[in-house]
Amino acid sequence: MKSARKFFVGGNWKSNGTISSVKDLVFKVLNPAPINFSKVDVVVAPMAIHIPLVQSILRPEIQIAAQNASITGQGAYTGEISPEHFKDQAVPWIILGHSERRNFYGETDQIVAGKIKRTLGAGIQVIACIGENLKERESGVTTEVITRQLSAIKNSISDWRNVVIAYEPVWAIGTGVSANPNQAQEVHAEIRKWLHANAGDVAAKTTRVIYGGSVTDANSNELIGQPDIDGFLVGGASLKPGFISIVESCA
Ligand SMILES: O=C(COP(=O)(O)O)NO
Repeated sequence: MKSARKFFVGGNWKSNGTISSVKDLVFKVLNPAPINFSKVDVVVAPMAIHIPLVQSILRPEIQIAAQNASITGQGAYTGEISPEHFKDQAVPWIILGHSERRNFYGETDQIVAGKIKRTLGAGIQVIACIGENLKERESGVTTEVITRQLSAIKNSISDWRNVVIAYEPVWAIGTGVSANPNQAQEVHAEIRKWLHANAGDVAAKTTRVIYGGSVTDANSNELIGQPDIDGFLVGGASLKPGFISIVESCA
């Protein structure tokens, strides 16, 4: 039952922003926004380099996520930032398994599972991304892909209350072509069915399943009206004032 789940909206800023633009987004868009936080959890994901700055100026009701973390702990891993380091920096969420990391940086299901295990073990909550590409959608194997990706991470998760699943069809990310409400609802219902069969009744009722892929203030109202869509993981539109309208469509 959808009412058992609080809405959740994430803003994935990706590799975007400068000190000046980050300050503008926080001071002019996020901090003044009239958000009903009793209805919706809001999390923004700056670039790692900007997290301390955002922590120092962002209103406390909005939480912060990192966009990735290493599968290794601290040590001789040049350039890596471990979940333990984000924990030390008081970062409460990390986005893992994003398709851009899977496609551009070779993150396999197994690597994503290892990162989720380490991140949850460090006491940080996870936004776990899954989604099929255009070829898989057109071949009619979306369910098989989603099931494979969920099965790969299942053993990394002991407490599903610390996980939000983001269904992000790769063919909708950054294209301006969102999945339509029926397409999105169909996959969200499959994910909820998988949760019920594999993660238990509590997870099936409480784990949020959010949609990502060209969400804007023009389509968020129709999407959020679907019974198994619990919110959004917003990319490009999270860098603009319209992000607040997307959040308000959930509250
Ligand atoms: O990748 C996305 C979605 O990006 P867009 O909203 O720009 O399609 N979220 O993590």
